[in-house]
Parts: sequence; C-alpha cells; structure tokens
Amino acid sequence: MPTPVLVVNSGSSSLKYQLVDADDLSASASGTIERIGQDSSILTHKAGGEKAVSERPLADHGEALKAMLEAFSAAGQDLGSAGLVAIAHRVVHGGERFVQPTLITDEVEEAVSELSALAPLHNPANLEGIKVARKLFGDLPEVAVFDTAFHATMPERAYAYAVPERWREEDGVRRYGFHGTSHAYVSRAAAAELGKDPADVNVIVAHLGNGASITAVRGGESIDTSMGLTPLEGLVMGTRSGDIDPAIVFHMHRRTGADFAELDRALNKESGMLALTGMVDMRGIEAAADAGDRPATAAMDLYCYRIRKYIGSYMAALGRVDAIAFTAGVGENSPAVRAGALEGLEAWGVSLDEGANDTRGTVDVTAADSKVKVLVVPTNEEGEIASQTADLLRAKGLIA
Ligand SMILES: Nc1ncnc2c1ncn2[C@@H]1O[C@H](COP(=O)(O)OP(=O)(O)O)[C@@H](O)[C@H]1O
Ligand SMILES: CC(=O)OP(=O)(O)O
Ligand SMILES: [Mg+2]
Repeated sequence: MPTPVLVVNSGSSSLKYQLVDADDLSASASGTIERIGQDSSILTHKAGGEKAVSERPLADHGEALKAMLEAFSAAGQDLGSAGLVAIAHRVVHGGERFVQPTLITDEVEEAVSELSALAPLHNPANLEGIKVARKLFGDLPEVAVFDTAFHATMPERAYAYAVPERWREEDGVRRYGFHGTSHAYVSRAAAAELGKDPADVNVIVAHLGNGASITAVRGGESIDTSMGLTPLEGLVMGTRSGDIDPAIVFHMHRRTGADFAELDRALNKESGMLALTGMVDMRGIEAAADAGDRPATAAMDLYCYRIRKYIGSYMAALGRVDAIAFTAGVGENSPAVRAGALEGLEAWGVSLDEGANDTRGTVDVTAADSKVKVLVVPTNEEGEIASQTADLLRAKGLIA
C-alpha cells in the first residue's frame, strides 16, 4: 500500500509541489509555479514523463494552489481519489517551539504567523499555503515540517550569541539554522554512500541553492550551521549578503538615513550575487566569468572563498570529517563552485578528482589520495518532508 502525501513548498514568489509516496519517495507528479503576483505566472507540471507548461496571471498563493489542482486534473490525475493521507507543508521558521513535524491546528497557524518576524521572506508565504490548503482539502490532516527542526541538537556554544541576556531570554535571539530537511536527508544519504551508519559518520553538508547554508553534522546530528536567527547569516546567496559586520547597518543608517525596512530589504533582496554581478542565477554568472567579466570573476571567487572558510571552521568544530557533501541547485550542478570551494585544502586531506567533478551525475568526486570523501548528493526536501509526515501520522495512529 503506498502512502501518498502532497508536499507543498510555498516560497516568497513561487510554489513547488510534489505528490510523493512517503514509503519509497517516488514522485508521481511534481510542479513549480513561478512569478506568483507578477503579470504572468509560469506553471510547470510534470507527471508520467510528460511536462506541461502554462502561463497566466496568478495573484497570490491561493490562486496558485487552485492552479495546481487544475494542473493535476488536466494531466488526468484526480487528487480526490489519489488516497492522500496528508498535505505536508514546508515551514521555514519553527522557533524554539517546533522541533518536530506538527499537525496543523488554528493554534499552530497562529504560532507560525507570530514567527513571521524571524523569517519575513518565507513564513508568510508558508502560512498562506497552509490557510488555502486547509480550506481546499477540508478534513485531510495538514502537517508542518520545519526547516529549523533538524538544528535543535546544536549545543549552546553554537546556537548562543554573546548578546544581552534579555535578548536571549525574552526576545528569542539565538541561532536556529535552516534547510534542515535537506541537511538531514543529505547527511544520511552521504553516510549510505560511505556504507556506514549515520551515527558513525561526520559530514559537512553544503546546501547551495538560491538560499545557501552549510552544516556540521556529527553522528547524524547538527552541531553547527551557518544561518542564524534568520536565513540571512552565513554564505553569500543569490540576493542575501550572508555574514557582515552588524555595525554596517548602523553605519548606513547614520550615513544615509535609510530606515530599518530599507536596510532589511537591501541585505535580504538587493545584496549577494545580485549586488556583486547584477545577476542572481549562477548559470549566468558562471558564463560571464568564463567570458572574462571582472565583476563576475571576483564574485565567484568571493562566493567560493566564503564556503571554504566555513568548511575550514567546521573541520575544526568536528575534529574528524568523513565527507563533504554538496547539494541543491548550485552544489549539485556547478563543478566550478565545488572546485573553488575546496581549492587549497589538499593539506587538510581534501582533494577533488577533476574529471569526476566535471562529469554530471557522478556522486563520488573524491581524488584517490583524499582522506575526506567529497560527494555530490541530490537533495530531496519533498521526499524527506513526506517521510517525516508519514512517521508522525503513524505515531498518532492516523495511518497504519
Ligand atoms: N547547471 C547549473 N550550474 C550552476 N548553477 C545552477 C545550475 N542549475 C541550477 N543552478 C542554480 O541553482 C540555484 C537554484 O537552486 P535551488 O536549490 O533550486 O534553489 P531554491 O530552492 O532556493 O529555489 C539557481 O541560482 C541556479 O542558478
Ligand atoms: C531558508 C531558506 O533560505 O530557504 P530558500 O533557500 O528556499 O530561500
Ligand atoms: Mg531551496
């Protein structure tokens, strides 16, 4: 008996979905809806080897979810008779409270809404997806799976900031970390690739997508990660600065009079690779660097250097590292970024096989003399969300 779960990942301007069997993680349909709220949205629905692309204006995530249902019908897939056991939602920020997958109630919805202040690009979109799905799907269980949950195992020295006590005790100021379902899935897959139990393996996972974060995983548990209170800290991202001196904010406020909303927007939406190159998509940036464009070359160097610094610090944090795993859009597809991120680490026992690194689809890209395995592991956030959802439903006795 399959265990079909519809996984919904609502982003700030996009919605990704997958109809997945939580037992073997096979997807019978998947899709993305991009440019929600703009003049024209693009819906791509894939099922049974067929791909359907349509364009039309979709004002918000409510309309996008309805368009998703129509795409299922148009492909001859009736969700009503698919035997769905749940709708599962990716929720980015779960704060200190949500460290497990959670059945959504009005009260949980309210709590997710309160956490929006800590993930302003993400939680409001997640919440909109939840509200609309609860209306559309009536009595099916709705489950939230949180990006922050996997990082709940971090020790205090990794999650605490050295800031005033009141901020820590009353204002929730601490490192939470994100992309947790991806870091969990990829660290387990890396252990499987090494033929070992996750409990016996130390892995550094570099999730390099539009948002990017890197995590030190010891024996299957996150012990440190680069994103912080919000998904702004750490690596250089598509439009986010990653690490900066926080005093830059005060400096720019005093110098230009920019208010906090402007500065927040500047660091979250107008920084990162966009600010350095005028482009967000790494494919375009790499092509420009290959053609000798100076800003693109410098930006690639900065992007890779930041990853390398984190790898070095997590090697120190872990002591022994068995594998470094690259994942998500950039990590899975960019040999140049993987090579740049590991450049000069040979003395630390890390070396890449250039030929393997340049070959698409190769998982193990480690050079013969490397002590540390270097892996390319496709992430599967939707599959991980579905499987955690099914585990929760079983634990609650809602499915067999
Ligand atoms: N072949 C490729 N080479 C380099 N970068 C790529 C390639 N394919 C996709 N990417 C990058 O992956 C990023 C998107 O990653 P993804 O994990 O899908 O992010 P998100 O889930 O945040 O939307 C984009 O910036 C894109 O440039
Ligand atoms: C938390 C986060 O940055 O998510 P995404 O990469 O989907 O933007
Ligand atoms: Mg992502």
